[in-house]
Amino acid sequence: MKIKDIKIGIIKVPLTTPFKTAIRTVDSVEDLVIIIETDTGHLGYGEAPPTSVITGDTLASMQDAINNHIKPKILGVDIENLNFLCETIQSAMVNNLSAKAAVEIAIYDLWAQMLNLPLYKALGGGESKLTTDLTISVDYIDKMVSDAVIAIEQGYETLKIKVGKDIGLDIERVKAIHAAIDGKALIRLDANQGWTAKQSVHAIQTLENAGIHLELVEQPVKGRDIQGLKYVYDRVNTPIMADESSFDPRQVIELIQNQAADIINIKLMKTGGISRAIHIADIAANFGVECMMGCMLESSISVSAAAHVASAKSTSIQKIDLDGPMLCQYPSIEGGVIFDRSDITLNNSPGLGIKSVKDLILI
Ligand SMILES: C[C@H](N)C(=O)N[C@@H](CCC(=O)O)C(=O)O
Ligand SMILES: [Mg+2]
Repeated sequence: MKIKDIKIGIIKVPLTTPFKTAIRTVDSVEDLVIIIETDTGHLGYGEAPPTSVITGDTLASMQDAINNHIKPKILGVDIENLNFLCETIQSAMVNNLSAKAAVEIAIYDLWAQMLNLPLYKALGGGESKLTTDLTISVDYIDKMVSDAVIAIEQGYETLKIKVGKDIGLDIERVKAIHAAIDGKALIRLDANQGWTAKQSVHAIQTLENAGIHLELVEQPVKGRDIQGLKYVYDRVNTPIMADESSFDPRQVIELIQNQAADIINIKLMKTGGISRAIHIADIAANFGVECMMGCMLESSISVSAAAHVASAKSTSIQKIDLDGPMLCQYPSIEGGVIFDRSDITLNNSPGLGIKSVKDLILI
């Protein structure tokens, strides 16, 4: 099964409600989709969002990275050489992690098809059902409360509340949501780097002293501020999760050795795809550190791949934030993983099981 061609396209899917974090607001998913064709007629699918404020990747940079730097190095290579392919993709150029992720996802899709196994089984096997949280965008307090209440009515048992805009308002936001949901869901916060270390300690201690149980607080300070992350970690009881501070396995080892985070958020778009995500999950398992499998604002192809990895690496990946497809108005694919509110079901089709991509515009 040799790589014959790589086609690139774009999908655009409107969101059910605008997605608002401390660093950006968007109202649709617009992702790069790649289709790798083999000489045997198999198709492997990959996807990556242009999350430029976090990874630096844009649609144009991903297209250029794949067409001019990655594709020439992997054309003609047999899919059975999975390790060689991943190393070639990772070393094709520095950075460009989302472009690398899109290609790796398609390669793993084909590799599992070659083995005639669903990806999670090819990776060693795991549970076919996962449960995701739902993200509540940062907004006016009334809107956030109403979004949280609706989410609970829809069966979500964990809410990821976006904060990081204004420390005083953020504390009020969390208090109002906590009161409204009345213990019916776990609350995790994500400040998306919006607080300083001192503000983070103040906010988290204030909420702790008010008797509000937070499952975790994700990336309170700037991604590069590891000292700040440790400052927070040392002063609060609530578990601290690294997101924008943890892209690659080396950073994860440093975070663990410096005791700067309790939990690591793994995202395929930060690791450059599946191979490094597996490295991180295995490192964390060896240190006894818990991970979350997360996603950017992205749709069903790449989030399906993340779900397969999460299932197979459940020793360390015990938390799931794979709500991207549920934030979209409709699924971007036919076949594959089923996203039904908080329920994620992996099916038994070979690879990712994707039959087709809706409204794909080839570029
Ligand atoms: C969508 C997911 N729940 C999420 O919040 N992901 C990111 C933000 C991604 C983005 O801006 O696209 C996160 O910070 O965890
Ligand atoms: Mg985050």
